[in-house]
Amino acid sequence: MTTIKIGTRNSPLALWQANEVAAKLQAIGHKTEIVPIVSSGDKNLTQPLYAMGITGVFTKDLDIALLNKDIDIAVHSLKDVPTQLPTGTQISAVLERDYPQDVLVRKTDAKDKDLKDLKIATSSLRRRAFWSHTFHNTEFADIRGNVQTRLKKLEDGVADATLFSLAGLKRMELDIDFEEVDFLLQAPSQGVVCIANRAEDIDLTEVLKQINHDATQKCIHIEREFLRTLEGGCTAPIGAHAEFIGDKIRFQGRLCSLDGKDCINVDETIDWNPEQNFGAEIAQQVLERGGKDMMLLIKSQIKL
Ligand SMILES: NCc1[nH]cc(CCC(=O)O)c1CC(=O)O
Repeated sequence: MTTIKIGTRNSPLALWQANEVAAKLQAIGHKTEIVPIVSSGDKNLTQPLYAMGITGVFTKDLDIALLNKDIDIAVHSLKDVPTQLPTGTQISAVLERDYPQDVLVRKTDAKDKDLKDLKIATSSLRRRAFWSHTFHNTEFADIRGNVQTRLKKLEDGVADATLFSLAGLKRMELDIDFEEVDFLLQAPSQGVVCIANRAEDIDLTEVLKQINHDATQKCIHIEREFLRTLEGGCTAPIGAHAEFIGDKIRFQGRLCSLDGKDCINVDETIDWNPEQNFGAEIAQQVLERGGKDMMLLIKSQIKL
């Protein structure tokens, strides 16, 4: 049997995710090899993502390696994968989502401050806008890099606190205090590891389907269709979360202006119906409720 070459970025988080996929493939009898690929997202840490003017900054180099056949599969954090996939590639499996939410981590000497008084280090448009919606006069600082780098920058004094995906923190097994921030709806497909491969590799696609987590896949389908329909290729403050509650799916979605002042929210519980593109339908409603103008304004403000 041939060995499956698993392409990954070489950050600690990405390697953890690639090893998780390797373990799942080995458990069903396949040989694997981890192939770390250096991505431009690692090298260009001086600018916020939106200012780099490109989508897929974290995934671009793995996409190239996949299409070059240097690797057989690419393991990504799905929230970093643009809704428009490179031609000839597909997402054939997702792993079960463990932690969907964002959490707050404070600098040691900012433990007693009120949430409203915290200076927050985050370069995410979504986190800034959603945080500002709740706490109007918040000051922000830019911060880039992996989880470990960001924690170091926080203790160095860049701000009082920062926001992380809990999935990322848990995977790094860092023993640090965090607070739940329920008002901060997470990014579409946050906390989900996905596996991309070449569409022409039919046998490998069948193998990957065996490790796919069906309920997670249904939820991220809705979240990503919501994102795809809203964004039109533009990075914006968009949150989405779908989860099974019994045999129903609860979907929460949010689009905010960059300053967080205007927000459109949706919260609906539905039956799963493979014939219905629920994510796209609900996004269409958001667009009609003023979302279209909001997206045009956001696009002009971040000058893509
Ligand atoms: N954009 C960076 C990124 N991409 C994926 C994760 C963590 C894993 C995940 O949430 O899926 C993170 C870190 C973070 O947002 O704190």
